[in-house]
Amino acid sequence: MAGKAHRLSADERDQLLPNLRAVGWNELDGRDAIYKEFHFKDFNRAFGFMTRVALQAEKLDHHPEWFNVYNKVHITLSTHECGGLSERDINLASFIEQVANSLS
Ligand SMILES: C[C@H](O)[C@H](O)[C@H]1CNC2=NC(N)=NC(=O)C2=N1
Repeated sequence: MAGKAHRLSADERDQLLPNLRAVGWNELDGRDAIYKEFHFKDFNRAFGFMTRVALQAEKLDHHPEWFNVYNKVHITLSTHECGGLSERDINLASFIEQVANSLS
């Protein structure tokens, strides 16, 4: 489920962000987005992670901004359509956590 693309309200953020903060996602300074750095055993696992996330991003039509070098993947999530965090980012972050946990 992609979720709505409206910018999250303060109440929605109070509800939805704590669980993601608890697993290492942080809100960026100066931009309404969340960010996390992932480290895998090797490039193969990192790229496999990216592949699985990419397929889901296509399915949701909601894509991460990311950087990869060897076993590291840095991900920023924000919704371009509303210029900030939406439910779609929360949903994609949750999926990303599932994939990362299955590879650890
Ligand atoms: C045209 C296409 O549906 C839109 O550009 C989608 C694609 N992926 C997207 N990804 C993200 N992160 N935000 C968007 O607003 C977005 N919009």
